[in-house]
Amino acid sequence: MTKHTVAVLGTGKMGELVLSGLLRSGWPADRLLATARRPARGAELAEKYGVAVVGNAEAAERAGILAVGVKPQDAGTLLGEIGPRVTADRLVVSLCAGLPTTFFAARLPEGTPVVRVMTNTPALVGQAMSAISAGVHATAEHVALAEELFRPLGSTVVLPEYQQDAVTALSGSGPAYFYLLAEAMIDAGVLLGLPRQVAHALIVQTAAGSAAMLRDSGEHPVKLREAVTSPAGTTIAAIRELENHGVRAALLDALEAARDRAREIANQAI
Ligand SMILES: NC(=O)C1=CN([C@@H]2O[C@H](COP(=O)(O)OP(=O)(O)OC[C@H]3O[C@@H](n4cnc5c(N)ncnc54)[C@H](OP(=O)(O)O)[C@@H]3O)[C@@H](O)[C@H]2O)C=CC1
Ligand SMILES: O=C(O)[C@@H]1CCC=N1
Repeated sequence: MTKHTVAVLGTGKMGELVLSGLLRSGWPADRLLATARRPARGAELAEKYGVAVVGNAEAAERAGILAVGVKPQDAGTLLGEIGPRVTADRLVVSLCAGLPTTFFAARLPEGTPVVRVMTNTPALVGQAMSAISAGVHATAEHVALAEELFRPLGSTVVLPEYQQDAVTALSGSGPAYFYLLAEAMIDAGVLLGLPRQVAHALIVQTAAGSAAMLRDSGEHPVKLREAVTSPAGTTIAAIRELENHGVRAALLDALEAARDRAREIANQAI
């Protein structure tokens, strides 16, 4: 395990997931720092996790690894605050959607390495998908450090940075699409007369079982779907409706829109 201190700058939903994931994996609390914009949030984090909550400038001076967990729209302000305190021997890890590592490099001392990571909320249950990219000035060693930080949160993959907007559309935002699907299927159960809690239990276990099969069987999703789809049966009747309503095309459009929004965020960032 690296001997660095990790500071999470902007400890909201994702920052807290990184903090709690590291603590769960045995990372010592005295090598973690957190920063918060609101004092009440800082007090909550200190109480819940026993980590020191400090100002951004102090965190930038004390920690070897700086994980930026603010919204992309707040990153410029944060970097303005920490830029003068950072030295090029730090590693900056961006969790931000859209922002390229050049955005960070332009606001940090020359030579500061930046790694870009797109993780997702299933980190809460140790099931995140974290995609890691070497950015400006980052070496293989920096990428390995980032992998060490994100492995306790779930799976990791190393990809080139130009793929990160697509990754954001697929796995960064992905949990929301599955939750939307689950929500709609539960409502369908209610429409068909099932009590809501029964519909909920049926859909949650069906989702979990299907995900486990997808991951563990190694089979292509088409093959798994065909095994459910009996000739002249119930499943094909439902699938005809899904195709009639353009669900497949809607997903292609939706993920393209998410990718485009990531690009727009980068263009609008100041
Ligand atoms: N939510 C998700 O599923 C995912 C999000 N991301 C990315 O992660 C990042 C964080 O997102 P998320 O956790 O959802 O957002 P949150 O709003 O929950 O967290 C951001 C936190 O940063 C704090 N903050 C803002 N400015 C500062 C500052 N100058 N100093 C200290 N703290 C500050 C905010 O404080 P305050 O409470 O006052 O607003 C807030 O607590 C984003 O860049 C997003 O693109 C990536 C993958 C998935
Ligand atoms: O919606 C967003 O912008 C963030 C990034 C990926 C998931 N949530």
